[in-house]
Amino acid sequence: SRIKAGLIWMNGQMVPQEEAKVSVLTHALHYGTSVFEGIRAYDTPKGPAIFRLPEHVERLFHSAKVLMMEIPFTPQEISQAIQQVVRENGYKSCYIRPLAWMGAHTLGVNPLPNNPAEVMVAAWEWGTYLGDEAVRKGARLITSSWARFPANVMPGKAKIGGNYVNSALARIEAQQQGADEALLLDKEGFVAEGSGENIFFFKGNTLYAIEHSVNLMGITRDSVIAIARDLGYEVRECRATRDQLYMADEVFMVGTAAEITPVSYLDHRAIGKGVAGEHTMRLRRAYLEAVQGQNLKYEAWLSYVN
Ligand SMILES: Cc1[nH+]cc(COP(=O)(O)O)c(CN[C@@H](CCC(=O)O)C(=O)O)c1O
Repeated sequence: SRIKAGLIWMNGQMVPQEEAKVSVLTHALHYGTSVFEGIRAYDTPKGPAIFRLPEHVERLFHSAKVLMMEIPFTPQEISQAIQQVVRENGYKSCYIRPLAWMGAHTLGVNPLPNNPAEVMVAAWEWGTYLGDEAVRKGARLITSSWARFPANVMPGKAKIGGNYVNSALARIEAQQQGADEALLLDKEGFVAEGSGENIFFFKGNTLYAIEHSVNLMGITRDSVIAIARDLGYEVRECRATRDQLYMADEVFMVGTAAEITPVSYLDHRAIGKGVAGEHTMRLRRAYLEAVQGQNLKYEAWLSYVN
């Protein structure tokens, strides 16, 4: 594997990456019946700290509940495991991937006989998601021909492995068209989210956050709304159409992996001046100060690893 994950926490034990294996008869491998989280740890003046750990662990258990999956560990045990993986690998800043999945007891479509689920936590050092170049130039997005699934088709508030085939198809399409990322609309054609990010846009000094609707309730989105209000911006949650994004002064997308990534083009139309927006870059700086423990106003969001 090209991923250097080192020591992995697996069902309560720390095992080297090459020993962290599952059966090919694993239910989740066949049917996408897994739940996961994307979490980041950042180096801070007081050592590595995990950003908004409780919220991520809570969402992991929410996702499991949606799938009627039994995770045989408490939220506290999972939180401890996450901190242990960062500490024992000696990472300063890294991306952390907890995963719980339906094992290899049966291969009928109904996953429930595979409870209790198996659980692992892996972490690896991961730089800026779309690359520093994309951040400065802003990412180029195209609207995907794949729509975000309606709420009665897939539970988009849960991070379920199977949900990400929708994201994968959109991401393949975008990158094959030379774009950095895909924008997905909902079934009525309103803006939903990116394949792995929530969407914001500025019109003048007002910041608009796309309402939750069918989208994942992003933790970064929640953090950015709080930081923007602290910086004095008016923030509104709204439903928006793709041409509202075309006419916006700035557009950006947020997520644990993506952090705050400016969008400079959507469907080959320049957003504003066709480069990262000024308010966006100001928000990005404030966000990175918060996650790196340089603004102690947000220290409650940090879980120090040591
Ligand atoms: C569909 C989707 N929408 C919004 C977000 C932003 O959520 P949050 O991280 O809580 O702010 C993510 C996170 N995507 C994760 C997985 C990315 C990937 O697998 O690649 C992430 O950003 O870690 C999504 O997958």
